[in-house]
Amino acid sequence: MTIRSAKVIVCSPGRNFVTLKIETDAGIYGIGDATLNGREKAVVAYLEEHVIPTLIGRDARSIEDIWQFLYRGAYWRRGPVTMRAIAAVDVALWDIKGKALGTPLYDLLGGRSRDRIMVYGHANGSTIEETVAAVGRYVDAGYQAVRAQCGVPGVKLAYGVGRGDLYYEPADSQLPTETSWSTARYLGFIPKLFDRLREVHGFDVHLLHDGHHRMTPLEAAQLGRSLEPHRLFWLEDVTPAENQEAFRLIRQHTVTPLAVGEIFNTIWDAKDLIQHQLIDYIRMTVVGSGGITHLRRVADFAALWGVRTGAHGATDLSPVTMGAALHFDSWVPNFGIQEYMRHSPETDAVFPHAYGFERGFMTPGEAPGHGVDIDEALAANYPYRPMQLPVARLEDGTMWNW
Ligand SMILES: O=C(O)C(=O)C[C@H](O)[C@H](O)CO
Ligand SMILES: [Mg+2]
Repeated sequence: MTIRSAKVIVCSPGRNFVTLKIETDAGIYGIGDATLNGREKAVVAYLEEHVIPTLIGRDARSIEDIWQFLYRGAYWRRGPVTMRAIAAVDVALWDIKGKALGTPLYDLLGGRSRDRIMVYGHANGSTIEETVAAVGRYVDAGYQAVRAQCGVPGVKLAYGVGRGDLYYEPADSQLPTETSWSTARYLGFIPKLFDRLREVHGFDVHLLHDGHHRMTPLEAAQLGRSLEPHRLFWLEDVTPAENQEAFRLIRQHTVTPLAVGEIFNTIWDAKDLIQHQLIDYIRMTVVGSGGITHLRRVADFAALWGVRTGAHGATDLSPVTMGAALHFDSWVPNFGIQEYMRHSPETDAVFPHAYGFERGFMTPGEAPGHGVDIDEALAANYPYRPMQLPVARLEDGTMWNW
């Protein structure tokens, strides 16, 4: 089965998505997600200029060889642009293989390890009481796990606080929105949020929180320790992880479970964190990490060290990634949880999908491949809109991590 053509489809049904469609001479096509929030066109160029011309004429069944060809063959390895382009090809080829064999992707990976996939939703508010109410709405909808973010008094535009209830989207402007940050104010405030959340909602719901790379390792250790009585499911991205060794200090001071990895691209970003058991959950995703072919290696390595998966699932990961992730989650033995930020109705219409949600759990569906398609005619109604992620500065103007 030979790859006959491939094309990139860029559309913006509420937000931007980059989708790769690979067609074969057998009349079967597959699609993969290549979206990189705020840097979409870099991946488009990478695919169109450097990847697609090399795919034509290859055997679409040779997923592993094509992966190795794109990874090793580029000479320049790793990075978000390269690995998203590889992921798009990889996921499209798994989709083709599933369709050709008439079987869902999870079956190709080794079959289902669970009946349904626990997901967590995003609750946020500009005050503690708003966040408490937002968590309550998720609990009422059947969620067993909820991420709670809150506006911090004195901090302009705190991370994670959306303008609507359901569709949080941080890439909100053609040029980056400037936000301000004070870790001191945040550290003094967040324990009060979780005091109140546990007071109102008790301990039957799993609570999660995202620090979004803002703290130093010592500050992260302090936060983790102060939240121990609240028994969080996880505390995420407490400090930047370029230096994996930084997590050792945090780990030595707190037993609050730690999650990291939504911006990682290969196993090399996570190797030390995993093998020294410095984290509990690895947040790497299908789209960010070279597709199914690489992510399953990461998951198998993590399993050796008791680290579980907790894949990134924000709205900038298209329904194509969501579909592929749910098949992966169905199979992966060391599954932890899946993030689920629902897409807008416009996005759902452009990407018809077999996956479903019911009261806090998802299933990938039984369609062959990953079960997600793209309606190209509809997509054409939503042209690309340049958007960038915000930046953050400390109160004295110093650039910080958003
Ligand atoms: O979903 C999360 O945990 C995030 O941190 C979301 C990110 O801010 C988002 O994916 C950036 O594009
Ligand atoms: Mg995050």
